[in-house]
Amino acid sequence: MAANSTNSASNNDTPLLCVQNIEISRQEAGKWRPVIQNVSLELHAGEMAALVGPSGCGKSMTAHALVGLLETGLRMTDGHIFYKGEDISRYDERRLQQLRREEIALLIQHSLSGLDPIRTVRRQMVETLKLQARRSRKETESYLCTLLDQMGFADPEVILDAYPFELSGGMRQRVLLAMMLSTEPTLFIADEPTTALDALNRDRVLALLKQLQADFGLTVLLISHDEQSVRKFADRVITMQPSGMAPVQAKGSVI
Ligand SMILES: Nc1ncnc2c1ncn2[C@@H]1O[C@H](COP(=O)(O)OP(=O)(O)OP(=O)(O)O)[C@@H](O)[C@H]1O
Repeated sequence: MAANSTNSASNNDTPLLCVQNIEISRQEAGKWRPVIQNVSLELHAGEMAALVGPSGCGKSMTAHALVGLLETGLRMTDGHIFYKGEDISRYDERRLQQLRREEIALLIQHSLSGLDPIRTVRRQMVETLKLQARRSRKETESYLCTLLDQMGFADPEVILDAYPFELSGGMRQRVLLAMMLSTEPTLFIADEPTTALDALNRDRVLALLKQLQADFGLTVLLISHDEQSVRKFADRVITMQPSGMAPVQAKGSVI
């Protein structure tokens, strides 16, 4: 199952994120048995990388491990995860929560259920920003309208007043993306962020992430099985094999 590890785009900076030979195991009859092994990758500040690979190779599990959100019954049994040079794989839950709130946002796959059906988009988005307390109510509303506008909504005020059940799957996906980006994370990990979208909105969302990357130095890890569409936007494509990670491939190269 073990495989070789990736390296990063050639520069000498300390990577923002460095995953070193992680192994994730599940508990089976009282023993920990590896599900994925030897996963290594690096992300540099300000880049947009895509993590691609066949279904079941472990992309989502890796993403969850990065922010300490492995499902019950799964555990990281080997390796290290360094973020800004600190080994976050040794963090306790309190520090992981802080990391997720302030630094690393993970958009999980099939996360549309993450929106509360009985609260308006406005209430949920304002709630997400509440802990930051950096803006007045008026500034918050205007900021949210700008974000929704960037997400391609012609009338953001209407969206803010809507309940999730009044929106299509694609609209909810874009609202969720806006909500996650509203906290201005340093690193945004998006697991299949465009699955519910048509081609136009898929490209729009990926282009927006690209723009945020350029404008604010957002670092993005896009996880996708749709290599063709992410390749158009990613600076770098990292291919994950069922047995682990293959060497990093530069944009445009043949894998
Ligand atoms: N909770 C779990 N317990 C045990 N094994 C799991 C669990 N979740 C996933 N797996 C297994 O771990 C492996 C990796 O799954 P994962 O969902 O990370 O793959 P993926 O590359 O993201 O696939 P996809 O592109 O289909 O989302 C698969 O073999 C899967 O069956």
